[in-house]
Amino acid sequence: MKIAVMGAGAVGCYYGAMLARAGHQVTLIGRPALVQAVQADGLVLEMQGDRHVIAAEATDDPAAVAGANMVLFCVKSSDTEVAGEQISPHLRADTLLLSLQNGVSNADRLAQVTGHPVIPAVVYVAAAMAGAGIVRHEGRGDLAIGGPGSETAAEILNAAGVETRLSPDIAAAMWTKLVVNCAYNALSAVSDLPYGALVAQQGVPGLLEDIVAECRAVAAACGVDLGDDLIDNMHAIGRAMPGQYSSTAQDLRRGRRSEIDFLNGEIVRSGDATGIATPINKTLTLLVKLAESKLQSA
Ligand SMILES: NC(=O)C1=CN([C@@H]2O[C@H](COP(=O)(O)OP(=O)(O)OC[C@H]3O[C@@H](n4cnc5c(N)ncnc54)[C@H](OP(=O)(O)O)[C@@H]3O)[C@@H](O)[C@H]2O)C=CC1
Ligand SMILES: CC(C)(CO)C(=O)C(=O)O
Repeated sequence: MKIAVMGAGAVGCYYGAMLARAGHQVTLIGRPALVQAVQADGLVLEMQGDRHVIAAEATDDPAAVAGANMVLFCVKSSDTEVAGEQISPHLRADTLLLSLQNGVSNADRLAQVTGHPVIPAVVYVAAAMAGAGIVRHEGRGDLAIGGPGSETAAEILNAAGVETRLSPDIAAAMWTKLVVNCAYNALSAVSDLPYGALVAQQGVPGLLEDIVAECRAVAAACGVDLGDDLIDNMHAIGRAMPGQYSSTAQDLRRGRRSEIDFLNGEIVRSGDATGIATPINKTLTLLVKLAESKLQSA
């Protein structure tokens, strides 16, 4: 099967590698440094202490999605519109288009710019680029997807060894992941601490619960019920990934703009729209933006 990855970074290269290993014809669409590295040396997947060199096509031309049966859309949230417009003219009517991104708005925004149905995916992986064309898998890798077309996509992904669940309520699943991101990402970024050290600080577990409570109220006002085990799930992530720095922390370390507008910032916007006060999420969003502005002016 022909599969294209739009936005070949950590997530795109990891899932692209898994699908290519399973025998699919994978084309990675990314930046020139990635393209040169993959064309020269193949795509390298570092996983559980092993190094796998995988054959994949690589290009910086978004038109390469043409003819793909499935497209994995893996750019950061702030790049959704631009990248979506670039691939839009080249999508086939029957192409399965999946958004493998954090936040709750990307799938809808991508559908809007492409006019193509989008399958939202909740991505449970820890992956990072260890160099141009080298992706390091740090943990998990399962997906939850939902909506029209998701059965076919799940079959393809599961057959390739990517554990993919069909979620009966994909909106709630995406919001649940958003709440976890709202709890940890900004705090890990502004403190530059991994989750284990973060939650060991006095007052932090209580603050995490206050963030979750604020997010839950906003979700409820948006018609999304986040269920009873949200707090337990949130604490479980911190326990399961003690050495993990949030992606927001990693963005700041690399001197890059983060996705904060689509994490705590999303809660703030939705809170404003539904009349729910979000003082903690507002503060966290601002703190990350202040840290970003300091890096950008350095
Ligand atoms: N990494 C992880 O473990 C996880 C990430 N996620 C989510 O997955 C999404 C992707 O994250 P991640 O893979 O880490 O991000 P990365 O920044 O590693 O990957 C995105 C890649 O897409 C490239 N890109 C952006 N626009 C274009 C374009 N128009 N044409 C070609 N290439 C483009 C970027 O280049 P450039 O940087 O130059 O713009 C970058 O190399 C995010 O929403 C993230 O929150 C979710 C769970 C875990
Ligand atoms: C590691 C994890 C799951 C939680 O914060 C994440 O999604 C991120 O860092 O963006």
